[in-house]
Amino acid sequence: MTTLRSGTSRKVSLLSSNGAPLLASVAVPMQKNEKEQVKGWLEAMQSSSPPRSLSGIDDEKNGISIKKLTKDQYEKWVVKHPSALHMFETIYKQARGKQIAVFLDYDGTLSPIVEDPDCAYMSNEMRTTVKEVAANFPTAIITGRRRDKVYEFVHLPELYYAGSHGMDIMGPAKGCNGYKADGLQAKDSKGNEVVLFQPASEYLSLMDEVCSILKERSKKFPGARVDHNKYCATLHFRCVSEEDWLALAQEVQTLLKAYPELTLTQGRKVLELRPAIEWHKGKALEFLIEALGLSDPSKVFPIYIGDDRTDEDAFQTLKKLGFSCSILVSTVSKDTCAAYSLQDPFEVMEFLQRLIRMKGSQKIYMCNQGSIL
Ligand SMILES: O=P(O)(O)OC[C@H]1O[C@H](O[C@H]2O[C@H](CO)[C@@H](O)[C@H](O)[C@H]2O)[C@H](O)[C@@H](O)[C@@H]1O
Repeated sequence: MTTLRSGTSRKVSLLSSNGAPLLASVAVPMQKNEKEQVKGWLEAMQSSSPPRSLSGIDDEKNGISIKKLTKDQYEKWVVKHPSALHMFETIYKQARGKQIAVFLDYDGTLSPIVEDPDCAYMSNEMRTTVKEVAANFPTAIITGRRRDKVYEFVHLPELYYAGSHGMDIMGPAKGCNGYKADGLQAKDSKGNEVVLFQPASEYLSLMDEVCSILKERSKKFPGARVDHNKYCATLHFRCVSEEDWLALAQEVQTLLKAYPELTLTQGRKVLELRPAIEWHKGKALEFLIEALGLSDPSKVFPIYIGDDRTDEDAFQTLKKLGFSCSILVSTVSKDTCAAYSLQDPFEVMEFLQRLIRMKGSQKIYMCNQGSIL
């Protein structure tokens, strides 16, 4: 049996003779700075799904400060990130003459946030809308969920899918020269050549291991749940009593120390462990833009819609590209790189339907002008 030492040379976890971490963790009292780190994670996680209140007075539970937001704050924020519905004409004008491509997050964007992640269904109306979007524009889903799980919900073979925060992409083979060498060739359900791009594939067995340890260690916390999102272990806090949050997050901290090849990210009431590689939703977006043959800024107008912290990487990518439209789905003010906002999946659906109608009216105009479409 070996002992793993952290950067501060403190014993944190036991390893077996073959170097694999054992399920039992050593109970060590949390040092002050370690506690502060965990509190920081929880505060960041909390700020992804902040509660609304009339007073806006911040709360403190178990030493974790909870930022409360008011309608007033939202109204000031929305001036800086105006509604994409109110700005629709402007957005459409920017896109005029360019190929629009649509990139969508899943949870909180196409489906409402619910307590049970297995019940985060999208409505049939939303599915029909997304299907029509895909009939008019190249369309992809970029999600933290595992790719097969999100496909179960969306069930539209005409889309491209990037699961595990972009670490598991099934995309078109055409035009992705920069990445092709790493990709596996495959065929989609329509027989088209596609590329499977999994930049963290060597982490697969490690992620299996980490997910089972996390599942085991979180068992003692009622309401805790772990999603094995293939290249990401997602620990849910939504149904866990706030009294237990600190201790549950400490389990993540212990695990993170034992697996320095992983990194931590926060989302809506989730902490996630994923391979510490330079890859995220923003990189997946770049990959898809190139793979779809859409990298000429004078010809293309990408639109990305998402609701969570992990979508900020994609918003930043679009900001760098310049020619684009980024939309955060939120009913509260949040720090964001997105230019526009929408309040909820209903507004997302309305925005997408307007895109389809606009494209339809353009087609009629072009036909009347005798242009070949
Ligand atoms: O990138 P996304 O498509 O937004 O996926 C991120 C996570 O989504 C799911 O969790 C979130 O939605 C749940 C259902 O509404 C909600 O209960 C949870 O609090 C949210 O964080 C999914 O379960 C996670 O595995 C994804 O990482």
